[in-house]
Amino acid sequence: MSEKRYPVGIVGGGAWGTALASVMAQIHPEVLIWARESEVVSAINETHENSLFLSGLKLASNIRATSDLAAMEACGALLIVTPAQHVRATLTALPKTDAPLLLCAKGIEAGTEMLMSDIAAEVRPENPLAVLSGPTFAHEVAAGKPTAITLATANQAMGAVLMRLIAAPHFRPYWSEDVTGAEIGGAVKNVLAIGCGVVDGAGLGLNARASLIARGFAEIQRYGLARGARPETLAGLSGLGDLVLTCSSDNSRNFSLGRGLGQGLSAEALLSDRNTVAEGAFTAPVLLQSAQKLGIEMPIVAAVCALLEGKANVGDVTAALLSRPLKAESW
Ligand SMILES: NC(=O)C1=CN([C@@H]2O[C@H](COP(=O)(O)OP(=O)(O)OC[C@H]3O[C@@H](n4cnc5c(N)ncnc54)[C@H](O)[C@@H]3O)[C@@H](O)[C@H]2O)C=CC1
Ligand SMILES: O=C(CO)COP(=O)(O)O
Repeated sequence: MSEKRYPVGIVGGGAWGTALASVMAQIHPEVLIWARESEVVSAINETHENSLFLSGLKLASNIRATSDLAAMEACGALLIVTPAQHVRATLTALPKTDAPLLLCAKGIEAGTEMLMSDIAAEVRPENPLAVLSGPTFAHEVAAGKPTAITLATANQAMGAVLMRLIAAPHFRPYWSEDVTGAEIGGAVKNVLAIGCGVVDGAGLGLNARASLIARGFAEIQRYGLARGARPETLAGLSGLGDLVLTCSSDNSRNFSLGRGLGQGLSAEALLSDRNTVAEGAFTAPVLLQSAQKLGIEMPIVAAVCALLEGKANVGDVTAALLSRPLKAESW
């Protein structure tokens, strides 16, 4: 891979793709975004903004957009930033390239239970792969606020090249060789953030939210270890770091979805009312299915699933969680 082949490509013109493009534009001469929506492409090219997904941000003039996926062939590196359930289709449709793929979606594929790196290894076996995940609200990254993130790739030399590629004055990557761990933290925390939003929306209090974060982290550890993740990765930026961020702020789409559920609204109504993605709603059922197959107990994830499916209300799931058999505090 050449560190100097431009443009840097961003596949996906949502909030996160746009924020990453603005970081890349600070350190590279050319950035090319592929966006699915023609209005996003013309807004980026003509008025240098993406008001559909990241309003209030003026984009640098070295960021261009295209609706032609084939144009990404020219890119020296590709950041894949479509929602998790669309990553397979996007990677399949990408032109042939030897560029490294940096996977930025947080989720588990419905049906297959595969992580994004599993999908990429299957669909694009010829490309070097890395995962980028951490506590990174798009609007803060775009505003140049200090941010640290995990860049996970099995090969340390590749990790060093990719860190140099993406590091910017306010955007600091840390290398990890634990790709699975980096992915699992980011995927599971979205489901737990829905749970914390429920606690907030239903007025259950800050004690309940802190307990949910701590016991939710135990669920991340149990599930992650069963899939081969390392505990220290799960306790790092992409796990505990992102869990704390998204479980404590209404800026999280997952948290705000949960808040609506906690106020008694249905998932169907809440999801039909937004054009942004709340990954936890898609990850929750496949995560529970995968955990059950592995024989892993994830009672908080199960409670979120029941609320999303409308099979229980907040009172039911709270009572069920509090009346579980008393046990030692452990993972
Ligand atoms: N927004 C954030 O702060 C962060 C988001 N992420 C992750 O990045 C991924 C993308 O999220 P956002 O950029 O926030 O999305 P967004 O919610 O801002 O926008 C939705 C995106 O989904 C795309 N989309 C919808 N249907 C599609 C399809 N059929 N095929 C391909 N793309 C389709 C839209 O074009 C748009 O780019 C998610 O996995 C998210 O968890 C990760 C870190 C931070
Ligand atoms: O992953 C994120 C921050 O790290 C964004 O969280 P939401 O998708 O819940 O907004």
